[in-house]
Amino acid sequence: ISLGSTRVIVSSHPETAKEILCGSAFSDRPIKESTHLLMFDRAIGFAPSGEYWRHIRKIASYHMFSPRRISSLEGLRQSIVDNMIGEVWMEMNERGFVELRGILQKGSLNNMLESVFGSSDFGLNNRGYELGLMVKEGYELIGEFNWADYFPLGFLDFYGVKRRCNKLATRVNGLDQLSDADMVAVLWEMVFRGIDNVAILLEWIMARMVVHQDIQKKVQHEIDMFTGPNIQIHDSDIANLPYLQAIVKEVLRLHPPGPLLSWARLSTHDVFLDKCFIPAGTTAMVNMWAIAHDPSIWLDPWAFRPERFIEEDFSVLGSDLRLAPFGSGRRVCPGKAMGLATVHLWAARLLKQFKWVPSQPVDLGECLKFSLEMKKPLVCYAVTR
Ligand code: HEM
Repeated sequence: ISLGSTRVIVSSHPETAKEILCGSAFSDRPIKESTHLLMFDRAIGFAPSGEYWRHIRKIASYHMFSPRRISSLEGLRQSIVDNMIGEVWMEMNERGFVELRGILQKGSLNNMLESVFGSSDFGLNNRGYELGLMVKEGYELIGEFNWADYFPLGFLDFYGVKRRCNKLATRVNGLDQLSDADMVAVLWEMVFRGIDNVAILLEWIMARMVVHQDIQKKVQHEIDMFTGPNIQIHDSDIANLPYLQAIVKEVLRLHPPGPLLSWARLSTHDVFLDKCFIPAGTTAMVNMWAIAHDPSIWLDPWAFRPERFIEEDFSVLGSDLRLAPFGSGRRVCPGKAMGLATVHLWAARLLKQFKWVPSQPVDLGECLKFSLEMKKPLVCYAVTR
């Protein structure tokens, strides 16, 4: 497809997806004018492949995403889900129903702020609130830029968006007195990328549990059998909850938060892809949503059936392109283990604590902003078990 001055190819097949994500021909990021404005060119996700990208990715892997670091943050995840459970109680008492989105977003924001800055002070005071607002604005701007990058100027208020980006970048820089711009960009990126995906995925999981009461019952039985009535669930228990893991995989299949694998690749030289000639400089995207709904790959693809992952289990961490919601290859999501640890623990605790019941028909309509969200927030009852 030609979009403005940009040539784009979109793969909807695991074979070509693998070539794009893991092959040597598509090794770079398309540099967009927008990314520079948001100072994101210094962040891991936007930095072109090269020494700088390798360096910051290595540092982040060691300090932020190592198994040791992730498990050291379990206490934080537990205390945040304790708070979320308290808030669910309160909403049920005060309003008679629960709208989970706000609770999940706040929990996820505090989780990332405290994981990244290592201080509950940051997460709970006004600066945390201010950063939350900035993240929200950043998502909006990136959403607008996704279009502005591909359409002729003038189609949108391009310069208005630019101005807002510059202002936002100044506010982010001013928030903390860190002098190192690279560090600010990377820390900001962690917060920015970590919050939304986790909250959105959890809202989809809980929506599916409200819709499929039989599946909810089955997973609660699994959790009860393994942990007993008054015993707290820990990260280490998740390995023994295969049905819970299968539910998370099935939600990642039907509602991948990054359906186009978020950020594209750029072909660095001419290449043939499935007999199709792709000139150097072409932007290549993978449509993971289409692959995950393809009837030639998945039996009954529209059905929500976690059992499929019990019958044939495989990793969703990037080795099998039938389902790679975290991407694959060099640019695979470095936060995947941390994201999954959070989602598994919080889903298990919320399901153990409450029975989730529809208060009105659940609308499973999707809306693609920066991530693939539920079009209408989930509203339901939470009944103590
Ligand atoms: C359920 C949670 C998450 C999902 C579904 C998700 C999904 C993704 C996807 C699809 C990509 C693009 C991969 C590619 O281009 O091949 C990505 C990249 C990235 N993610 Fe995640 N992510 C999640 C959680 C997180 C968390 C918690 C963090 C950080 C705290 C994070 C940080 C990043 C970064 C830094 C990149 C860019 C990597 C690079 O370009 O080298 N993600 N993520």
